[in-house]
Amino acid sequence: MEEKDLIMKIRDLDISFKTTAGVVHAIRGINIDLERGQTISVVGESGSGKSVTMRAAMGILAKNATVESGTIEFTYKNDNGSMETVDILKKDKKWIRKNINGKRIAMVFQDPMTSLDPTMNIGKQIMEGMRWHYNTSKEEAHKKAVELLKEVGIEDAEKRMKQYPHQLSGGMRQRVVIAIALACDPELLICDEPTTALDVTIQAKIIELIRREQKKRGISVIYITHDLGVVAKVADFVNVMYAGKIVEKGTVNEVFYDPKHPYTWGLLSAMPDLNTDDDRLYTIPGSPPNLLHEVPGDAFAPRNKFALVIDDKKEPPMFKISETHYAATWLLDERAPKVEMPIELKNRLERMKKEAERYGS
Ligand SMILES: Nc1ncnc2c1ncn2[C@@H]1O[C@H](COP(=O)(O)OP(=O)(O)OP(=O)(O)O)[C@@H](O)[C@H]1O
Repeated sequence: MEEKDLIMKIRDLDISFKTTAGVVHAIRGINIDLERGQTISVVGESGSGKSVTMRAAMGILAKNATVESGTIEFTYKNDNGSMETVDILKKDKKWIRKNINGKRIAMVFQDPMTSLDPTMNIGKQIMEGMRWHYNTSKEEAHKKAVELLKEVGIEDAEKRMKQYPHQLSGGMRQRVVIAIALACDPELLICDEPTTALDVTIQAKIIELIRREQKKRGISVIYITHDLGVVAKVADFVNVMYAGKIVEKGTVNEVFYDPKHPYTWGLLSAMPDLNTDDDRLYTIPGSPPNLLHEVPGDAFAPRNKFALVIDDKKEPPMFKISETHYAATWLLDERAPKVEMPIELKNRLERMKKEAERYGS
């Protein structure tokens, strides 16, 4: 089989947090592949472990975190121009700060106001990374910052350089965050709910901007989101997370139009249908398990109306559906009863698929 050109390879990642209430087992064995130039997405409800996984990938885990096991291999072009692979989890904070954060992996967070420094003008914030990582001269960094502002769609760039975050609209602030993220020519961009805090009309523009920059620069992108509408527009590959595990993964087509895990059915049903004004078909009942306690069997079973007896006893393995599509549900075992996704969801997905084909997206 042809070797994939992986920029990031996460294997058996297992992370827990020490808290006053006990040990929270937040990430329970995760594998993720990211090919160079590809866009993948990590989706799941709040608390499923999306942010912790990405923080681990950036080497910025909280102090009370313990990596119980796993590797996060990152392959990048080093300062001598040759390709090098490191395990991010084995590198110390100082090395990560110098070589990874903002230089080779950059992040765009949900709320631009928290990622921007309110006391520093826009220009300085864009120039900072170039000055620190590459020793770029002031003049050169200034020139590049102005170009970047233009590139991300900000007019009057020279004037904006001297302004402060509060003088900009939410959409413009997120454009500035993207300019900062791109300033050091990263190879990987991690976007954590990059549009959630923004107006719907602005959301589409920001997504389009990220997509355009990705194509132009050939960078890889990881989107963390609970908005499946965004995922459908941007991602090549989707990882669905639940209670610290990946429970389904596949290409966007596979996970969106042929989902196999009842949790994915729930997420897709809970999505508001913007095109038909339909409300949510269904909301997943109950709440995720408390990860302070070990979860026996399938963590989703208590919320799953299709759960089988075995779900309470034994954790399902990842069943293979195609070369790229996998799901961890006992429903895929050959001995399981035949259970199809709810008919309303099936109809909705067929309608969405037709629309997507019609619009050529
Ligand atoms: N520093 C920490 N100390 C203790 N528990 C933590 C810490 N950081 C995260 N957790 C726990 O880890 C689990 C996963 O959290 P995470 O933030 O990754 O979820 P998420 O899927 O990104 O959710 P959201 O969509 O709300 O950001 C949660 O149970 C959370 O409470």
